[in-house]
Amino acid sequence: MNQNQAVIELKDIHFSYSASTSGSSSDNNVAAQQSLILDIPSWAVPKKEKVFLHGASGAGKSTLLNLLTGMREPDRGEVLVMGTSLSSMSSSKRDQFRAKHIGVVFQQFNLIPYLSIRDNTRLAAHFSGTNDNVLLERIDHLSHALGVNEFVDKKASELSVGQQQRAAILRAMVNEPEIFIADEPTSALDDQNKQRFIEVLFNLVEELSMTLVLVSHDSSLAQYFSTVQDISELNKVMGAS
Ligand SMILES: Nc1ncnc2c1ncn2[C@@H]1O[C@H](COP(=O)(O)OP(=O)(O)OP(=O)(O)O)[C@@H](O)[C@H]1O
Repeated sequence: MNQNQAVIELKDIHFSYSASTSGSSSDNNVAAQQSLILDIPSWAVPKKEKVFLHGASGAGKSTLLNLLTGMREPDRGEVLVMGTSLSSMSSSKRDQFRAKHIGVVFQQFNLIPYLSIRDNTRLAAHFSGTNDNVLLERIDHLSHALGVNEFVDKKASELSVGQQQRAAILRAMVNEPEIFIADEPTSALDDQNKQRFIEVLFNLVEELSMTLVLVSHDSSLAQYFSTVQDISELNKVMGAS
C-alpha cells in the first residue's frame, strides 16, 4: 500500500438493519421492515488522519463504525480497509484481520469482569499471534503511557469506569493496529481527565502511526483533530437524524 492510499475507503454503501437483526420477526415481509440507515456514495480516510466524526443522535455514526470494523456487513457496496475488501473475507478471516489491524473501543468496553486487565489484554493479543515477551513489554509500556500500570493485575470489575475506559484502550492498542476506532471514549470522564485522556491517546496514535476515527457528541474535542466530519455530509439517507 503506498503512502497516499486511503487506509479506509467506502464505495457506494447501503446498510439497513434487517428484521432479524432488529429483533422483530413476526412479519414475513422482511423487505418492508427494513429501513435504510446508511447510503454513503464514497468516503476515504488517508493514512495517519485523525477524524472526528459527529452528527445528530440516530444519524448512523455507530452503525458506520460497525461497518468499518467488519462487525456488520453492508447490503451493497464495499468497505476497503488497507486496500482489502472486508466482505471478500470469511467471518473468521475478518475477525483475525480486525484483531491485527483495527483497535476498537466502543461505549461498552466489553472487558471480561473476572479477568485482570493484563489477562483481558493477553486474551485480545492471543488472536494476533504476538510473541509473549513482546506482548509483556507492550503491556508494560502501554499501561504506563495510559496511567493504568498500577491496576493491570486488578480484575476489570474492581476498576472505576474511567480506569476501565483506559484499560479498554490498552487492550485495543496491544496489537499495534494501523487503525484505531473509538465510539464515545470520553463519555465517562470529567473535563480534566478528558483533556489528559485525549493527550495520552494522541501521543500513542502518533507513536504507533495510527489512523484514528473517533465518534463523540462532545464538540469540545473537535479542535484536536485534523478532520472534522459531519456524518450528514456523507450519508444521503433523508432524515437520518
Ligand atoms: N441493532 C439495531 N437494530 C435496529 N435498528 C438499529 C440498531 N442499532 C441502531 N439502529 C437504528 O439505526 C439508526 C442509527 O443508529 P446509530 O446507533 O448508528 O446512530 P448514532 O448516530 O450512533 O446515534 P447516537 O449518537 O445516539 O449514538 C437509529 O435509527 C437506530 O434506531
